[in-house]
Amino acid sequence: MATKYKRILLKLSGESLMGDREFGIDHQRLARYANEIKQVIDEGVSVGIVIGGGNIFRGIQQVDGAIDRVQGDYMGMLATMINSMALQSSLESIGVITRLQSAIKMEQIAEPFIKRRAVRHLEKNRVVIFGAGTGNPYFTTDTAASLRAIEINADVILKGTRVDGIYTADPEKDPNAKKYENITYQQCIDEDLNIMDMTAFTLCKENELPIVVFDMDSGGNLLKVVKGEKVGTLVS
Ligand SMILES: Nc1ncnc2c1ncn2[C@@H]1O[C@H](COP(=O)(O)OP(=O)(O)OP(=O)(O)O)[C@@H](O)[C@H]1O
Ligand SMILES: O=c1ccn([C@@H]2O[C@H](COP(=O)(O)O)[C@@H](O)[C@H]2O)c(=O)[nH]1
Repeated sequence: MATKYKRILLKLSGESLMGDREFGIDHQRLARYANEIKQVIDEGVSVGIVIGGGNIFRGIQQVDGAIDRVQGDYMGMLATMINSMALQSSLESIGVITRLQSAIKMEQIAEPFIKRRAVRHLEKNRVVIFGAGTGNPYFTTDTAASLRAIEINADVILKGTRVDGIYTADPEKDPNAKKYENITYQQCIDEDLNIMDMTAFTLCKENELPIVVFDMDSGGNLLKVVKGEKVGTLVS
């Protein structure tokens, strides 16, 4: 069966990478994600990836003022590099060819982000992992994912997370929240649905880039989404 999407930008949650741990990376979870990604590579899909840093550091979490916001945000961007390197190793250990590009120069460990180079890698069926977010403070990796998806001309952003779609309210806080099957960008913005940040929704809306939010922890889900099966919530 042909896949619905030929080129995807997969956004993975840093926080989900913790598994049942309180901090850092759960290696079984990491290996599981790598295997899920390999399944879609084997279908000939071109894959770019952005991974968050919430399992290690978020700039905004510094409430006592000990670390200023901009410094904290750079620390968060570095956290995404740690996750990106871990994912790169995990993918390579199962034979997936990857390249890591960073929005902040760190030549010993990653290529600098160069859009044309990224596209060339994708054309050669290499997975490209985009680290260090947008390279700018006051943003998030959701916005970085939207930006990179537009730049590489992806057909869709697939936000793999630990909830199975977008709800009327955060389902981890409100047991009465109801799931949307389909929703518009504007509705997400108007209803302030915090599954992604508003900058990311706005960027996707302006560029007509669809988003699918789905549960990455349910085995086989990524492949199902790529094949066009009804999984998660579609934002368009
Ligand atoms: N309306 C909503 N529908 C669904 N989930 C929501 C909603 N509002 C808030 N959330 C929360 O958004 C979270 C998104 O989690 P996720 O860990 O993917 O985000 P993230 O901040 O991008 O992660 P990280 O920074 O760790 O990479 C879900 O776990 C869920 O609890
Ligand atoms: O473009 C960006 C992306 C990220 N940051 C900082 O990194 C952390 C971790 O990213 P998450 O999206 O929250 O996982 C984020 O909280 C920011 O502090 C950034 O500054 N710019």
